[in-house]
Amino acid sequence: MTSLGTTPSVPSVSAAGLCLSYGSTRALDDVSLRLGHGVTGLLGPNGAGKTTLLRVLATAVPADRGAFTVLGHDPGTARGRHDVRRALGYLPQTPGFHPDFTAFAFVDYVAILKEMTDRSARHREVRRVLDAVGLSDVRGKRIKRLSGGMRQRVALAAALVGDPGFLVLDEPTVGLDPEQRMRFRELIATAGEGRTVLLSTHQTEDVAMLCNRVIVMAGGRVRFEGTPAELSARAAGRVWSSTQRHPGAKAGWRTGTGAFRNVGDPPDGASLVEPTLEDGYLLTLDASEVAA
Ligand SMILES: Nc1ncnc2c1ncn2[C@@H]1O[C@H](COP(=O)(O)OP(=O)(O)OP(=O)(O)O)[C@@H](O)[C@H]1O
Repeated sequence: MTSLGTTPSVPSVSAAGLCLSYGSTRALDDVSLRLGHGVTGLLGPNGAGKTTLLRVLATAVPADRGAFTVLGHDPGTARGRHDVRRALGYLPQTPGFHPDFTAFAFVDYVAILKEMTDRSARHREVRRVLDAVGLSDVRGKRIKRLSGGMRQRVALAAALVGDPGFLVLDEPTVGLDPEQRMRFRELIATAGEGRTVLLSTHQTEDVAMLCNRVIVMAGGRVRFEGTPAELSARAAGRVWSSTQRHPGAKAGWRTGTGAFRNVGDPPDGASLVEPTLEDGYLLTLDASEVAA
């Protein structure tokens, strides 16, 4: 049994010492992690290495060094790579839709790539996943006629086809309006029941609302791995309110009330306030990364 919230004792996905460089840029610098059932949020500033990590775990690019397993399969061998791909659903940052495809035809095409050869069973599965993301009514519509939120749901349906045990979602809520984002969060939460989901996002609200674990990356390295509550707790006693931005604060901004919220090492007598997950996240970063 896999426990939610604590380090998974029997991880579905386990990686050790992953490294990948693009020229002199170390996109992944000795990344190790363990993922269990439920939704793990992957947070980090631009260029942290999130997309690179997801692409490696999705076997889209090989790491220079290190190893990982997905649901017991080792992608270091041709057979293992094949098995990982069959066990995987991947929603990339920019899904490669053909805009003239209908939603049904696109998901069916992905199902064919996943080697579902029995046509009627495959079509049943395509209808199932389109229904699961609430797109049954528009399955015959061309993708170019769908809204951004609906397109993202088509991409999620394609990732869900074949009921994969490991779902990799690269910034799936980017560009969605608040209502669509909320709907998408519900879908991801449902998808996380009984499977392993790794979700890259810039939205700390995504993590606070739907993740049972969180990993923070920066500069190609893992800076934090734990529960959202543990990340928030890092900021306990390190967030305070003042009438001016405190010069020594790592981050500080004027809030809607006109007061400044400061995150860092508070001065004596500071007026401490309740920390959030975002405060804890900011404290895992260097000052230059916070400003980025
Ligand atoms: N194909 C590539 N060629 C050269 N450099 C790359 C390539 N892909 C990524 N990089 C570099 O590797 C580093 C990590 O990039 P990556 O896209 O993984 O970060 P990220 O955390 O996903 O960023 P973002 O949040 O902006 O998407 C960055 O410095 C980036 O410029």
